[in-house]
Amino acid sequence: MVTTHNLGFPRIGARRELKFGLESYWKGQSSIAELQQLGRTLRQQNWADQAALDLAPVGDFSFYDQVLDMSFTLGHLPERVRGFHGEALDNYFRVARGRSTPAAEAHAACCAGVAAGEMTKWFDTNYHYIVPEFTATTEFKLDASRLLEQLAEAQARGVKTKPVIVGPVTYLAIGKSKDGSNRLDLLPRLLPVYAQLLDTLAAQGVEWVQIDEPQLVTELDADWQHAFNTAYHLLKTCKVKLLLATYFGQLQENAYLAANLPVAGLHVDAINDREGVQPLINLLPAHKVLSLGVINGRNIWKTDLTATLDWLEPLAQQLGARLWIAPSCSLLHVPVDLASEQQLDAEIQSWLAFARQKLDELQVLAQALNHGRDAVRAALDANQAALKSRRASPRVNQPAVKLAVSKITRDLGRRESSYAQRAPKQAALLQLPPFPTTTIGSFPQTAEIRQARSDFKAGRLDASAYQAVMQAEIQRAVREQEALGLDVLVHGEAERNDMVEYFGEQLEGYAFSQFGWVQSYGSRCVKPPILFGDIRRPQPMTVAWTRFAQSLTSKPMKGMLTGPVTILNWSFVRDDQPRSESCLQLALAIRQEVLDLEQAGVRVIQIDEAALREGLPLRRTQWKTYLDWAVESFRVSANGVRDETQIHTHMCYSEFNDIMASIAEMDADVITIETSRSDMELLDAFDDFSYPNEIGPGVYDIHSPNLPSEQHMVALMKKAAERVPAERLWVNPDCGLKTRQWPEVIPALKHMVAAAKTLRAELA
Ligand SMILES: CN1c2c(nc(N)[nH]c2=O)NC[C@@H]1CNc1ccc(C(=O)N[C@@H](CCC(=O)N[C@@H](CCC(=O)N[C@@H](CCC(=O)O)C(=O)O)C(=O)O)C(=O)O)cc1
Ligand SMILES: N[C@@H](CCS)C(=O)O
Ligand SMILES: [Zn+2]
Repeated sequence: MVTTHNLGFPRIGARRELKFGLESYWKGQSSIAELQQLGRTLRQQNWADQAALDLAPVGDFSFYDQVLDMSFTLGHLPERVRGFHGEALDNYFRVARGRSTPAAEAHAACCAGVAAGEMTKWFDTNYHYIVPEFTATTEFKLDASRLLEQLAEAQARGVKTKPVIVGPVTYLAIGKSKDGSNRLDLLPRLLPVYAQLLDTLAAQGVEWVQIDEPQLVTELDADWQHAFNTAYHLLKTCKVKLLLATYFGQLQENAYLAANLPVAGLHVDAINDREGVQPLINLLPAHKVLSLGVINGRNIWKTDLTATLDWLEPLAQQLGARLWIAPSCSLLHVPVDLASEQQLDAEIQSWLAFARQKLDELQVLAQALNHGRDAVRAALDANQAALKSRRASPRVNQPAVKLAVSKITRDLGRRESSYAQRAPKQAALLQLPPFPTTTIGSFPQTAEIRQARSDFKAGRLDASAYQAVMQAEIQRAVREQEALGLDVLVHGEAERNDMVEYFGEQLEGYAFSQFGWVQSYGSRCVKPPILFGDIRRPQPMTVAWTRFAQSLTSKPMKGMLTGPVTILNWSFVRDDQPRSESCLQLALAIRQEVLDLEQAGVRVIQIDEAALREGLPLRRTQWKTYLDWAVESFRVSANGVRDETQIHTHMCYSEFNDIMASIAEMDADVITIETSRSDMELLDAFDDFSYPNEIGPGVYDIHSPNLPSEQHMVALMKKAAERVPAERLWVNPDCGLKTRQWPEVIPALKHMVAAAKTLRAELA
């Protein structure tokens, strides 16, 4: 008999209950007891949803982030939050958010505010975790209370559980050394705490523990390979069975290592690495369980159950009871329930599966494997009918779009002239001062803006009233920027629910959900639009708003678009054609928008590629192929403009060094980037490569509630000027300001504009 299990379930709730509960608690509008109760309710709901599984996860629920949970379990708190006198959960939020909750304010005198932990992307997903901070003196001390509490809840409910933890090697690998020490030196100190944790779980009656080691799908040098051996040889004496879980990619050269670690079972991602499964079985010792992730945990299409069974049945014969099946990874990365959707086109809805539906699919597979396909004939037939309808749908395939992509030549992505030739033309037209100031696009998305959009969507506000509210917001943003004395203005993106979903809503070939929320970080969620068919832009998407904004000012107004690679990477995309093909289709649509903006007199156009770096394959050997089509897509979207039109791009992350050449090939006139937290170190990469165009190194860390001082920003820019000629530098924040409040933004930008003036006086 095959065993079914799940690696993790979304914890935000089908109606984002956790988001609202957290934000209410953070605002002091509800108590810690109410928040804890909400946590229990959500966990109970999640276990109810997973009742049919042989093993359901426990410990996957988190009030903010599972990596931060692991840090607390390991007693590994940043120095700056130790000795906090209030509730442990408040201290947890201090690390996550860098500020106190009202409840923790009682301790303001003894436990003042702290810097937030750094956030970064969880492998190649759009989920952000809080980065563990290591130094040579880092110590660990077990605190299993959270896990034991959740375990007891599950056991009381009669759930057949499998606690989930981040494995020790991945935990070290995804953290950062703060003092240049080698994180691997901490392994001997870390492993005894893991051993103690596993034995504590065993004492509570746990048989299996899922220990997540996605680091195994990346290229590992000898030291990290050795760390895997050391870790699991030490943990093998623990009294639980370990299911070592890998996901998001292929084991490749790590297959031998993974197969032979002394654990009871191995989970692999059979969506990303189906070809690797049979060779892995040949390597796997005969006593080990092999869990195959056969349902895609990263996308929302129905699984082809018949094809999956065609592939699985011989493996089931071969492995017998050693075969487990599951989604490929935690379902954290997909929305909760397709059944919530009331407005999705019925045909498209019939092609989809969210978390709850994916578990139903898993059940059908298990039934078919355990009792024969006839036991689930109706479900299999319905599944085949849905897939057939998707394949044959004329809405998916638009020959004219495919033809347009096939006609793309390299020249389409080339500017008329080199940067050196076009820069003086742009300067003459724009008449900007040295160290020009600008912002990245969005201004605060206030509760009023969100409410107006919600009312509009619900029919409580008509289109002209909605337009009036948005125009008033744009007017406010323009007035504020003029008062601040910024040089290149933005309209503020009030009308956008999200920088990707907004475009998805307007492009043909996209569908969008009402409740398809996925956690991005903490309480913040995104609703990735669903790219189901060939992409066409029926009409301009941003021109009217930009034209309106430009009409309010004589300063240059930046057109604001999201680039094709970012739209692709932050959407649920079709799996019936290569990503590169979908990306080029998006590139053609954005190109039309760029040309329409130019035609409307917009002289500066920013095309955000915030997710270009995140989309890099986890293995370096696959980088070139990705970068080739990603950069080409950007170039196609951006570079059809005249010399006089200035193209900006923005990337809000700081690890560029490895891909600098590709960034330069995009040939944007100006790139704005995150650098303030890294103290301008990032610019070393630009310096080494002699990045030829203009750069706006972000000087205002928008993720922090702290007010940046003028002196700090001047100092950062002076560091920048040591690496990049002053005449090619811009002054701007790190990223958009949508998550901040106006009272924070105004003083910060005042300081930024003052910093630019000082720089002009001293350096220009
Ligand atoms: C730059 N970032 C982005 C990423 N991915 C994206 N797809 N988009 C991004 O901008 N990845 C990396 C980072 C992640 N950063 C963020 C930052 C902020 C958010 C965020 O604030 N998300 C919002 C949801 C935004 C949204 O789509 N809002 C909608 C719906 C609003 C709503 O809930 N309305 C209510 C009623 C009104 C109310 O009571 O508030 C309703 O309809 O019931 C909109 O504006 O229309 C969030 O709230 O989490 C995400 C990622
Ligand atoms: N233009 C967007 C970019 C975010 S990465 C914004 O300002 O929010
Ligand atoms: Zn950004």
